[in-house]
Amino acid sequence: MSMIAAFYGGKSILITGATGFLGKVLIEKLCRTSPDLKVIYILVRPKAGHTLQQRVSQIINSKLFEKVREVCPNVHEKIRAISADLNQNDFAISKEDMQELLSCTNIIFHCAATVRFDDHLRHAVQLNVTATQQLLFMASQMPKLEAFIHISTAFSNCNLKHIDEVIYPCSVEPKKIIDSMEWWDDAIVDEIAPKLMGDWPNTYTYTKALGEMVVQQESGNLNIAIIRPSIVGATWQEPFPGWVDNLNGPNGMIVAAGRGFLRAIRASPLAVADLIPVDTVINLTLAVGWYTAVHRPKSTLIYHCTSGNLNPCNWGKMGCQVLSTFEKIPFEKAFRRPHADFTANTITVHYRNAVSHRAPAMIYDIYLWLTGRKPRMTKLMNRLLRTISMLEYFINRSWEWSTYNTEMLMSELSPEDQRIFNFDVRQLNWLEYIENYVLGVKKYLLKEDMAGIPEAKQHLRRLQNIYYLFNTVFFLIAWRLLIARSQIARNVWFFIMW
Ligand SMILES: CCCCCCCCCCCCCCCCCCCCCCCCCCCC(=O)SCCNC(=O)CCNC(=O)[C@H](O)C(C)(C)COP(=O)(O)OP(=O)(O)OC[C@H]1O[C@@H](n2cnc3c(N)ncnc32)[C@H](O)[C@@H]1OP(=O)(O)O
Ligand SMILES: NC(=O)C1=CN([C@@H]2O[C@H](COP(=O)(O)OP(=O)(O)OC[C@H]3O[C@@H](n4cnc5c(N)ncnc54)[C@H](OP(=O)(O)O)[C@@H]3O)[C@@H](O)[C@H]2O)C=CC1
Repeated sequence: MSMIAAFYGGKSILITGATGFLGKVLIEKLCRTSPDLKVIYILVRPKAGHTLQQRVSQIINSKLFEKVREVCPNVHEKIRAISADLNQNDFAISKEDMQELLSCTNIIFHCAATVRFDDHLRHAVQLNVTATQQLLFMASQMPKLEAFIHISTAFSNCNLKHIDEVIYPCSVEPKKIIDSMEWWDDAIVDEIAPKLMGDWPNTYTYTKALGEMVVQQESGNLNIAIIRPSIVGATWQEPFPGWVDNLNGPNGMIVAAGRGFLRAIRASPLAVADLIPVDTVINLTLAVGWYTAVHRPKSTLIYHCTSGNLNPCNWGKMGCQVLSTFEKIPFEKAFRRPHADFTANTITVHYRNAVSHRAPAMIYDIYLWLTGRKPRMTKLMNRLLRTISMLEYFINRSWEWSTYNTEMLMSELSPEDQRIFNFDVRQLNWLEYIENYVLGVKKYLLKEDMAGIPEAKQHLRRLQNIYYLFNTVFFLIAWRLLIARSQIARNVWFFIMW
């Protein structure tokens, strides 16, 4: 019998960020392994014309929840959506809902955050710091609360090279920043942001670091743990391999490379690609929830959920495997045949951006314009290059994260729990994982049918022929112009003909 699964039975669990990438996998696993849990409260805001209930139904009826619908047919009744906006005071939760949450909640998983790298500092502070502070305040009023699990990121201290499972202080106290945000106008925030952020590369990582400090300072008597995942990727095993549903991190790059837009990226092939499958993160999260509630460690424990020190893979190996998977499983509607490489220095990057990215986009836009359609490729390419520039920081460096607490927890689990809540990343076969990842991007993110693979391969052959034709015509024109202007070229030409 799994101790962890049994622990969540009969519990009332509060989840923030439940509609996000990690949140959905967390609810899925909870409902599948502990179908007898009492209720999962999820804090959701209405969005894009969808009511709360529509958003929940969308999740429950999705492919990800296929197994849950079998194991727990009354899953609709287990999930109780509570209207909330984490940017508002008291999260804009109604009095009755708040009362229920305060009196019933046993466990909190705080996943909500803004993960945009370029978010305005004010907004990133609001969601990643102030909302965390407010949730902790709510937690302090919950008599039945057993554990508060905060999801942070392994990159909250990316200004350091070696990172231990401790909280590192930021130079300015989060409380001071929260207070200042109330009276600083946007112009002041913009001016002061680079100074506050120092050597943090973006507002996301900086505010996640502040969020951790808030957790430490406001923990009071609460039973808290922090989980720091690195770059979270598609599912490895559960509920099925390769599930992914957003364009964040590597996903967007895989799409861009597979469709032939991405031709070159500035990355160090030997730098560690610290990817971690989302199901591994969720297994660790549930194990930490159990351990924190049952063993009640004296201090707040931090768990690194990373792969680099136990089973490293580098960007070179990952890139090669991604490209070789495209041979077997091509994406539909490719712009060019997938082929990309890593560049190292700034001059090459500028050259490749001009020749391999911008020029083909412009040529294609001219073709669209000439055929009476709206040019769109240059805009898309500019967006891609902007995204790449934001990711570059993370693919040109390596970090070392110690994983003592994570390994300690693994040794505390029964063999049954080690199997059901497996977070031992040493068992991960990277080549197999990446192949499933690319397949998952095709199936679940791009929603492409496997039956379309022969047509996609034929399209790539056509693109190859267009490429050869284009190069031949280009070469002939260039050579003709050269012969017309240069005596040496003429001599070479006559020599060849002779
Ligand atoms: C040895 C030699 C070997 C040779 C081999 C060569 C191999 C070559 C490469 C092959 C393939 C590559 C495979 C692997 C390499 C990949 C590298 C990946 C690096 C990953 C690093 C991640 C670091 C993460 C560190 C921290 C982790 C975390 O804690 S949190 C999660 C990370 N967060 C994010 O990823 C969010 C990042 N995103 C943003 O900040 C913003 O979206 C943005 C700033 C990038 C863009 O903002 P903008 O306002 O312009 O756009 P937005 O409003 O967001 O979207 C507008 C529309 O654009 C679409 N969109 C968004 N992102 C992408 C994208 N990446 N690709 C395509 N389209 C995208 C979006 O859907 C919107 O569309 P519409 O709704 O239709 O308008
Ligand atoms: N993905 C990754 O690679 C990594 C993620 N993490 C951490 O994991 C956690 C989850 O990330 P991930 O699932 O990828 O993020 P997503 O962007 O997929 O999800 C974010 C969640 O937060 C919710 N949210 C945002 N703003 C509000 C608001 N004002 N009120 C209520 N809810 C809100 C979103 O709701 P809505 O659907 O309404 O927008 C969504 O459910 C974060 O804390 C992140 O820092 C850490 C390391 C890596």
